[in-house]
Amino acid sequence: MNIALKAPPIPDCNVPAYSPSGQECALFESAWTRQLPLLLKGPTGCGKTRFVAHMAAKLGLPLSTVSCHDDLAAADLTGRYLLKGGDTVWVDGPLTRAVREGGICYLDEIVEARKDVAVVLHPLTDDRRVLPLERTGELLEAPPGFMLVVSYNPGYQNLLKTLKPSTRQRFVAIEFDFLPRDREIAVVSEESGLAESRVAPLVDLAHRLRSLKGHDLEEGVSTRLIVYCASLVDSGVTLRDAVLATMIEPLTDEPDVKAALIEIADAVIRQG
Ligand SMILES: Nc1ncnc2c1ncn2[C@@H]1O[C@H](COP(=O)(O)OP(=O)(O)OP(=O)(O)O)[C@@H](O)[C@H]1O
Repeated sequence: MNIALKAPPIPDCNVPAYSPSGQECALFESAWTRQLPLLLKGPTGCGKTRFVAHMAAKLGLPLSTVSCHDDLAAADLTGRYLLKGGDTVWVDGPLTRAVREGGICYLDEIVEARKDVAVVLHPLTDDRRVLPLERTGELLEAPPGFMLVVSYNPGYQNLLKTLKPSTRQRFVAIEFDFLPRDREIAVVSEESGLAESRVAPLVDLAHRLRSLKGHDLEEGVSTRLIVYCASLVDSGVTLRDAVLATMIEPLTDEPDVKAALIEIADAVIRQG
């Protein structure tokens, strides 16, 4: 069923800034209009969370974000009975709240969650669009505005932590990656306040370090870390100290790898 959904006009100043890398904004809006759930894949710190926040604000929808972890169970999303002043009261979890409100529920790093989470997501992510609450006996029908968005980082996957095809194939999926050089420079400059000419060597260094992913490093430098670095430099921290604290220390604890990264950083800083 296609119910015509229309986003209310939202003043731009209330929308978190997001620089698109392709057609993802149009795709998100179409998926929301057609009541389809969305899966975002991509490395840490490349803009997935910002994208969802941007789209939720643009569409004028409430957003509940949950960072999944290996202890997160279905009841953490749906809700549970709690003792309150001698009474036992049902308290909705973030997923139930989003279904009742007709908003967006964003489950970050969904592969980390416990297996029983998939059981509650399945009837919500096919054409039934229902959330059964066993404990209260309710069967909530998701209103047209409700949308489920999940994300994961394929780089962290291992055999024990993957999405089953029966779960993956319920979602429209978008692959994310870091922005091209000039766009990433513009975003980091915008986010940190540091001039683009001073951000450029930081982005070039990030590119060098990203090329080591899979060899010496599990993950490359995220856009988030470049923003941290540029923000520290903008606050007066020296370039080398800022690079060390944001683009090298968070990446590795291995002394040999660290020494190699510092050598690369020093070379890029000298050129910049
Ligand atoms: N396309 C973009 N437009 C605007 N800002 C961006 C963009 N990409 C990254 N950023 C910046 O990078 C930061 C980190 O991005 P974000 O938190 O969205 O990453 P993520 O992909 O959700 O990471 P994780 O998987 O670790 O949750 C943002 O707070 C923002 O400053």
